[in-house]
Amino acid sequence: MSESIRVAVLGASGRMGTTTVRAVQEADGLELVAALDAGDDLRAVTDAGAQVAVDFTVPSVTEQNVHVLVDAGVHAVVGTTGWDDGSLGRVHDHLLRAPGVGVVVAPNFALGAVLAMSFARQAARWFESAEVVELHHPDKVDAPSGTARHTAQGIAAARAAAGLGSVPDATTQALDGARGADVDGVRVHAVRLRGLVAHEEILLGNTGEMLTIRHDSFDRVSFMPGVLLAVRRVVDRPGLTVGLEHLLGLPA
Ligand SMILES: NC(=O)C1=CN([C@@H]2O[C@H](COP(=O)(O)OP(=O)(O)OC[C@H]3O[C@@H](n4cnc5c(N)ncnc54)[C@H](O)[C@@H]3O)[C@@H](O)[C@H]2O)C=CC1
Ligand SMILES: O=C(O)C1=N[C@H](C(=O)O)C[C@H](O)C1
Repeated sequence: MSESIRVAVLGASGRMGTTTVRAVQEADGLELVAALDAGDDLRAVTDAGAQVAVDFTVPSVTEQNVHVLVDAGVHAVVGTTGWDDGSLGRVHDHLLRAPGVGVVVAPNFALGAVLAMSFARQAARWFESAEVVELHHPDKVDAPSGTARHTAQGIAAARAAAGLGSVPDATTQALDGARGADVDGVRVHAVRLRGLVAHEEILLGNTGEMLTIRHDSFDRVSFMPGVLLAVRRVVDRPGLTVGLEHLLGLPA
């Protein structure tokens, strides 16, 4: 029988961290060896012999955590948001000097959300207009969500590959922000509402029709199958992987 994968969780006292700790403890073939939160020394990860660390912390610390983990030869599964081309590029370059170490950064681990993004990329080329609405609990610290940003970037890339121009928009904003954020030419709107968990609507429009792709996470357990999949796969996946779609065999 193969040995269990030894797992550490960073941000273990948070909403996602507590759910992840429970999921790892209950998962076959995984062993929780460290659970750290703010103020704890990251050296506890290596002291505990962790092979994989899962990061659900805050955007301001996640990149630094990953560099420390890579230096220690610990694989990382990262759900924390706030990543951009600059931070991803630095981790990619760091991994070139750490052969065998893998890092998976995924803005969303819910299987339905990953499929929704994939469907949106597939559909994008066929529609003149595209906008993204993300809806979250009001304790979320960042906007737009990492998922909405990834979704909009995917739509924009698919539109560009198909030779589509800008989305039509004759509006002059009377108030800053009225048309949401501009992510590579795709408008992204953020709703914060008590009672919500994590939701996204992708709106695609043509004259006379609209396609709506919607995903709802009603409970944080929805992210756990994706997190556990990434933990199991990252040990054999050196280098940087951005997006769970690559582990699910979906078109990127
Ligand atoms: N990729 C995905 O599927 C998902 C990603 N997220 C993202 O995960 C992140 C965490 O979300 P929540 O759990 O809701 O936030 P939260 O605020 O409940 O938890 C964050 C935790 O990180 C801790 N923390 C802060 N600095 C730390 C440090 N230096 N070392 C260790 N722990 C530290 C905090 O004390 C807190 O316990 C956010 O960026 C969120 O957007 C959330 C849900 C799903
Ligand atoms: O903060 C959250 O809750 C979530 N954050 C991630 C994001 O910003 O995309 C994933 C999911 O939307 C929940």
